Amino acid sequence: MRVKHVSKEIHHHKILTDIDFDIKTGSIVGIVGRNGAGKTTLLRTMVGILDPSFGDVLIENESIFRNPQLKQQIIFVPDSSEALKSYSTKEMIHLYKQIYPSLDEDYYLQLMERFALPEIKKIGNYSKGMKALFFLVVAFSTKAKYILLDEPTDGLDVIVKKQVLKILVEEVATNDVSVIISSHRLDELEFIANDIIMIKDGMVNSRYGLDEMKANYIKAQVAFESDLPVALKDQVTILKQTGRVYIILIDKNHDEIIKKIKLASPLLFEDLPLSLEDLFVARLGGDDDVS
Ligand SMILES: Nc1ncnc2c1ncn2[C@@H]1O[C@H](COP(=O)(O)OP(=O)(O)OP(=O)(O)O)[C@@H](O)[C@H]1O
Repeated sequence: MRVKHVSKEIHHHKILTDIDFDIKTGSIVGIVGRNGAGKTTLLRTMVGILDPSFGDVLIENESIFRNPQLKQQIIFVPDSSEALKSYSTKEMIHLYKQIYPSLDEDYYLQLMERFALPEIKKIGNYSKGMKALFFLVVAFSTKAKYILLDEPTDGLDVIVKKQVLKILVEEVATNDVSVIISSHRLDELEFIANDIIMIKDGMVNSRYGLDEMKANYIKAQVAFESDLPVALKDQVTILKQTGRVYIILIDKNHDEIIKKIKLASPLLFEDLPLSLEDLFVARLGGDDDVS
């Protein structure tokens, strides 16, 4: 799938600007960004619910807007599906079968049994966790190639969360689907995603393979007799300061900066494990505003 130079304006307000990336089959891609960055709008555009003001979304080089049958290859699971709560599970499957003719009912029943989900007359009577699992079951049963999920684990207990993450990883490994997840749960994404796309103010701020990210950034704890040398302050990102101890992120000129630190005779200088959250704060933090 290719998101090709997509911009979206709503009521003359620019929400997305020139978003451009591709999604490889068989991968899990995390879309992250601060509240209001444009993640949901991007997912809704990628699935064809919203038309882009400029740009296109392509599957195998064909526009999903000019060839609407391509939308059968994409399914979007929003963070709450309140509109469908008065349907029974059977009605839902019937409805989805109209939209996704490849929906595999045997696979659906298999997944329902696996997650101990009973058929029910009103989906609204499922608990929040059951609803989340049910919509994932439906999504995977459609056999769509691209599964777009908005905050799939929001509000779920730890056990259900683990079930959700497990099914995502298994589906990608066995059925060659791609899963695109918008989430604030950076710890979970770090655990399952291959790639992370960071969105800031409606634009792609950065994109990383998680392995590449870990190789390109160094997180360290340093302390000096007095303050952090001025020459270093401008060249590193300070993640945290407690008294004289700084937790810093070094993203470029690693060797040169490490040399400078050592020359300044630090009281303490040690590597720390880097998390996606550190990178999020370094790349997307800064001001306190939410758009
Ligand atoms: N229909 C709409 N009309 C006007 N503005 C909108 C509309 N939909 C979204 N926006 C605005 O677009 C911006 C991005 O919203 P969006 O919901 O895509 O962000 P998000 O990154 O998903 O946020 P969150 O993490 O809080 O869910 C926000 O400023 C929002 O107010």
